[in-house]
Amino acid sequence: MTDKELKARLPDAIAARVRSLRITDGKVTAILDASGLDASARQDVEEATQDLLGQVEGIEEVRVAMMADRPQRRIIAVGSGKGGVGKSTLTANLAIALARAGRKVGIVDADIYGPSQPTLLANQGERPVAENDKLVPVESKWGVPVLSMGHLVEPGRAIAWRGPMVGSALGQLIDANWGDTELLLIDLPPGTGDVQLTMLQRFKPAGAVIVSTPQDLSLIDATRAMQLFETGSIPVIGLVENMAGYACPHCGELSDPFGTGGVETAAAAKGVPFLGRIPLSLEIREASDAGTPPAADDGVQGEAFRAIADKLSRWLDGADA
Ligand SMILES: Nc1ncnc2c1ncn2[C@@H]1O[C@H](COP(=O)(O)OP(=O)(O)OP(=O)(O)O)[C@@H](O)[C@H]1O
Repeated sequence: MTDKELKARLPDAIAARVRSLRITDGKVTAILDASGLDASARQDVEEATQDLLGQVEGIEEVRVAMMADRPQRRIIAVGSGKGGVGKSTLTANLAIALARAGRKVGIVDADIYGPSQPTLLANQGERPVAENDKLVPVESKWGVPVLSMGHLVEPGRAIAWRGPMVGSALGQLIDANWGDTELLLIDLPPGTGDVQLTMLQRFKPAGAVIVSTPQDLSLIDATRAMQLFETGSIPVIGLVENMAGYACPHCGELSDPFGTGGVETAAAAKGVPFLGRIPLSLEIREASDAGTPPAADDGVQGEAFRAIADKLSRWLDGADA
């Protein structure tokens, strides 16, 4: 039997992926292109090839290697212990700052109960299309594609879903057609529930960034979020303090409505890096609500986000944050 005849035993969909196929003394070595396949589809193709070629008369052994064209996409989770601390704002601005620094970044808005990325990225009302059973992310004008439940469900509709449905929805957002995106930032829902667990178990993020405001109660929740990641052996890249220090827009006087420095102290106590502090600012809120995230230009409001994105970049490149 020749290599060509052997290849003809495979269905077209698999044969199209064959990069090389050799038979020597009854032993077959097949190298297949795995690009565009998620982990389970990859396994299916590998097993089908093993089975089909293994059934051919005279074949004693089949070895299959699945090759991907690009390094595996990395996932970074952005989490918080409680809602309203600015996790979505941070995710959007980090993604934009990283994209402006040349990285191919996408966002998955896993905040299934309160998706806010479509508003932040000014693409609400758009619908992702599906190609070959996979969702195609929605583009944003900031060069960051995004998939959010907010693009799939009518705005403002409360979603009363059970855990497994949430898990499968999240799976569709992450296993989407992300093309050449190298880095996915996942805007997690607050807390330590089903979505977070599914995320850790199925998608194994490379690391997690945790956002907290400086108040004690928020910090207790952030510590809980940190424990969740540690339990799942996901490295905590660091903590971010948001809404620290308020500059009065009229007189410029600085005040600390929620205190300041608490998150840095908590990070030191836990032995994790402190990534930076974002001031409480009316401009940040207004820009975010208007779909023009501060990190999209070189203005002062984006500075804190850019500095945190730099640290995240260094972590991604293998140095400590
Ligand atoms: N540094 C900041 N200064 C002023 N407003 C901010 C700041 N960070 C976030 N906000 C505002 O606070 C509100 C909550 O922020 P955001 O939606 O990012 O929080 P969240 O933690 O993702 O909340 P949830 O989990 O409930 O979706 C938004 O209106 C946002 O514009």
